[in-house]
Amino acid sequence: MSTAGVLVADGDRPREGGPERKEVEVAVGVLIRPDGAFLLTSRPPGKVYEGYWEFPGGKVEPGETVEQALRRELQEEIGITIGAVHPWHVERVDYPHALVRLNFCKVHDWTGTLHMHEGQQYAWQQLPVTVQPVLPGTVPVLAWFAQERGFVGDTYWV
Ligand SMILES: Nc1nc2c([nH]c(=O)n2[C@H]2C[C@H](O)[C@@H](COP(=O)(O)OP(=O)(O)OP(=O)(O)O)O2)c(=O)[nH]1
Repeated sequence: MSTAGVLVADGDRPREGGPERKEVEVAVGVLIRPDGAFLLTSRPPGKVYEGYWEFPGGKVEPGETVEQALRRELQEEIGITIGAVHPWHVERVDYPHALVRLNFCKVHDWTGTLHMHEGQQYAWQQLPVTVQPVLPGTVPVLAWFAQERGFVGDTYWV
């Protein structure tokens, strides 16, 4: 469901933080291999929506740009040093736990070997993806890929 530019996730559950809650800025990295596969990771144990699949990233700290936050998060979470960052789409999501502003950035170049430092799982995927469930705020990315790639399947996952 999408309302006035905000995707409402789990709308039947109460919202935390009241009507004045602040938007949380998030930097998200869409790593893409030369063969077009993209990297999904599972949310680590102990976090909200544990086990749901998403793109790696995290909250922007005070004083950081989205790009700086993305470099830091990808180093911390999955152990790689990223090259050029290409802003792609911005999406706002109203979750029960927070209102977030997701800055999805494409990344084609990185160095280092993937190491999941927070107990996540990872999977290189193409459409349709074979991992589930996908985080509500992440599902639109699959639609953007589908549009970009001319994917015509019935569903984005199997
Ligand atoms: N990383 C990431 N976060 C996403 C995606 N889609 C989506 O809705 N989100 C939401 C989930 C969370 O509410 C928020 C990211 O916050 P987080 O809690 O994972 O960030 P963090 O790693 O900085 O967490 P912490 O240090 O506070 O534990 O963005 C996505 O594809 N990737």
